[in-house]
Amino acid sequence: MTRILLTGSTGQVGWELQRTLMTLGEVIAVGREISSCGLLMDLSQPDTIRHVIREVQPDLIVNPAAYTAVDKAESEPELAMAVNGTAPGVIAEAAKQLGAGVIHYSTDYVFNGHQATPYTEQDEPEPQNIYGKTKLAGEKAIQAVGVPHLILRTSWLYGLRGKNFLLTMLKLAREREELKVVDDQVGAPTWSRMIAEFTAQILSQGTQDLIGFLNKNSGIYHLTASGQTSWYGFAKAIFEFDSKRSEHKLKNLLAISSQQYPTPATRPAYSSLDTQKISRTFGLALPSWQRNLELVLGS
Ligand SMILES: NC(=O)C1=CN([C@@H]2O[C@H](COP(=O)(O)OP(=O)(O)OC[C@H]3O[C@@H](n4cnc5c(N)ncnc54)[C@H](O)[C@@H]3O)[C@@H](O)[C@H]2O)C=CC1
Repeated sequence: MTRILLTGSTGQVGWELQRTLMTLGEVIAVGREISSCGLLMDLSQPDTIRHVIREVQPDLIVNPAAYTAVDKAESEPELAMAVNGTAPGVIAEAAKQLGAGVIHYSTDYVFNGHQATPYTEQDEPEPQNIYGKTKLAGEKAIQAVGVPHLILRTSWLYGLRGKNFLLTMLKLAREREELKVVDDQVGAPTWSRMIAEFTAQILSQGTQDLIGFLNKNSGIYHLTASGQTSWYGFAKAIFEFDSKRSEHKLKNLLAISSQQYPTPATRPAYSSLDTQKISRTFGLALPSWQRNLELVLGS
């Protein structure tokens, strides 16, 4: 049976992966807290990474864990780099020694946002903030090791668990009559469960020879819902689709510019990702972001 070591299982994607990966093998979930199997893996502590991988002897390591606080990363660059930039390389090294494969997640924030059409995997990254720089360093670290891997870049994740834009908007709509939301950053809101389901769907295509499959397909792939919108457009759709609309106090949703809502980290103005490569390679039909949202709010 395939042994799958999963990090970040308390996070948005990791939580969903715990369920979807179960169909592919035995999932051993580890994190910063001591797990039920007595293991602790803190990505800012390389020794704990090596120790856990040695103990578990996985066939596959799936790493959705990350330092994801985009604004806080500006004031904690060393910790963000340790978790997002250095740890993926340590994971990849340890996996290579064992003959295991790696699935890793990255972000649309590796791009500068100057384009007006979706970024492909060939486009040159140029991150505008510390978080994006550290995530790019993580991608490069994995690639440099040359372990069989998939790096899945996604964007604007949300779901009914964790800390995300959807839950913030739903909470604020019950508390406030007026909300101002940024309308000049464009991307693709993506449901965390969709990422986990497609990850499992891709891996299920390689169950006969997982390492051969990952070797053949190693590389970076863009994986998001299809279509694009602004944060304002996303907020508007959230309020329209919410089945509990009657509980909202909200009367006015106002579109503002990023200049009117300054944040410590600069965000790319445009970060839509072109998903043709992943759709073609693995035969995936990616749903629209609106379809994703309807499913989440209808559940
Ligand atoms: N949240 C978003 O909007 C986006 C996220 N991504 C990427 O997708 C992946 C999944 O993101 P989410 O599920 O939203 O993240 P999340 O913030 O919901 O969860 C992160 C997980 O990482 C774990 N973690 C953090 N620091 C750790 C450490 N030092 N040692 C061990 N575990 C640690 C946390 O405990 C948590 O389980 C990440 O690689 C992230 O960079 C990409 C684009 C957008």
